[in-house]
Amino acid sequence: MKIFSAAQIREADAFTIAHEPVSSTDLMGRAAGKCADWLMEHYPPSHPFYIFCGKGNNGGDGLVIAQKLLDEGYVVTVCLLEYGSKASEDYIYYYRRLQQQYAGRIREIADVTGFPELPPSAVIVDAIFGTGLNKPIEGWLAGVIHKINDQHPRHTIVAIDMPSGLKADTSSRNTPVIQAHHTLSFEFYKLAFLLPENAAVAGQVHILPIGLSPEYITHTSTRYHLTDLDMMRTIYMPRTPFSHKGTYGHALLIAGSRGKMGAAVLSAKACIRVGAGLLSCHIPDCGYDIMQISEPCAMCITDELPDHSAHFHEQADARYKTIGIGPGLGTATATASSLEKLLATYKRPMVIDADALNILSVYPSLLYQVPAGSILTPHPKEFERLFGPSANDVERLELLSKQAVRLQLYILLKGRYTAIGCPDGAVYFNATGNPGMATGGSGDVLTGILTGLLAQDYSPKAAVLLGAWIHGYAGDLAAAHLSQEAMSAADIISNLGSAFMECFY
Ligand SMILES: NC(=O)C1=CN([C@@H]2O[C@H](COP(=O)(O)OP(=O)(O)OC[C@H]3O[C@@H](n4cnc5c(N)ncnc54)[C@H](OP(=O)(O)O)[C@@H]3O)[C@@H](O)[C@H]2O)[C@@H](O)CC1
Ligand SMILES: [K+]
Repeated sequence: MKIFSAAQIREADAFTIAHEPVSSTDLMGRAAGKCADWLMEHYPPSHPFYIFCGKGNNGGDGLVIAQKLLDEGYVVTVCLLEYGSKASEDYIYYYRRLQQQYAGRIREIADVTGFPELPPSAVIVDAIFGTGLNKPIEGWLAGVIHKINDQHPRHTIVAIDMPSGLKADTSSRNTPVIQAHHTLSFEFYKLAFLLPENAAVAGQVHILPIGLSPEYITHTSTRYHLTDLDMMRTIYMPRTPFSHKGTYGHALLIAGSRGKMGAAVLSAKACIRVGAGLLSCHIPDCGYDIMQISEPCAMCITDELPDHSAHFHEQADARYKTIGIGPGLGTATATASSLEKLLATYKRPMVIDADALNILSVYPSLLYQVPAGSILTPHPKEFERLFGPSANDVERLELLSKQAVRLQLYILLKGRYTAIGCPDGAVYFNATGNPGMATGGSGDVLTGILTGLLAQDYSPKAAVLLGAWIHGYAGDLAAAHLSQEAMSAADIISNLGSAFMECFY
């Protein structure tokens, strides 16, 4: 799914009005009508509604919702915020209609003292500002935002299109924003919903289709995308009859050190579970029995050193379709030096994670030696070590995209919505996964998955998009069976099979 900017959403709106054709008043009626239907589906008439409206089209949506709920017998109080701006035309249209029938349900608020006392089980609808927010919210309007947020624990807050105060495409850090339980957003995710810094504001996001022009959507390009199952089905490559293990590639995994062999084992298991034809693991001598017993499907090459690896560059040749390096590897100087030599000779796209990334952040010039098309998988701290700090999440995404272009790499920044920067500047957010995956070993599993997919001749872009998706999907299945608390990284691996079955069979 494409993620459009606020300006593009306005264009989509105008394009739809001109080409469907539909009047803007009717489009608002259609969009807000969907919100009213959602609200009635989720809250019976025993819930009194308080609908707060600004004076633009977001407020107009609020007026349509009020009319529909009142027509259905709901108890509704409409609170119009009188902050002096000129009302939009569609707002005026729906205001007149509401005024004619339900004048007694309308209140004007021009000061925070006008904020109503809310009865138990009230539902607050936030229709103050949407994508038209054009300056910081100040004065008594900020006071109203804070008052609504004060109700958060007692009353449900549902934001229309966007939580008021949230900017669609830029950072809203340290500004007043509604903290909604639910956000009913039209047609698309907004970039703001996917940023960790906004975790507290949008609540559960529900995308309501409102029939914006498919032609506009298809032909308009964007930097940001959210992955979905349809996209994955175009990427997935079923195995073919008459194939053999050679068809699916020989991967080399370089991982593990004394006390961290678990990371290597998790990566190896995941690599095999996504279908790599053959896997060899370069591990320190202390890990030999551990790996052989834990994963009989993997072959082992032991380093000359007992506790960490420093001679893997001697192994890494063209026999291997790809290499995954980093989980539990350690950052010893001899390991770093072996990585440097490996990067000087191995030229196929590879997967670089964990301690291998930490080595790159100590020797940043090595970043330029990483083969084009390789996949880096930093978590936010590793990302910062590699590329420096950012003032906010939007700046960090811009940095992600810029570095992916500069280095011609795929950079997968881990998070609730893992963001994948691509060499062409595009950024894909992964839609699967859950907080149960915030546990040691999850990243090692991802490295194994990505390595296994590259081994099978998925292009780096296909591997990184599908790998992030299937990793999160398996994590979601694990959480559904076991709870987010009880699941471990090993459970992600156990659910990879079901994930493939559900998504592609
Ligand atoms: N996508 C679609 O296709 C559809 C979209 N629709 C809806 O339209 C919404 C966008 O509507 P919009 O463009 O009228 O902007 P909106 O968010 O109502 O804000 C404008 C108002 O806010 C004011 N204002 C702004 N910032 C302020 C501040 N900090 N402090 C104080 N005032 C501030 C501004 O005042 P002004 O700057 O004019 O003085 C003006 O009064 C969109 O989110 C969705 O809900 C649907 O109806 C139909 C289909
Ligand atoms: K809103």
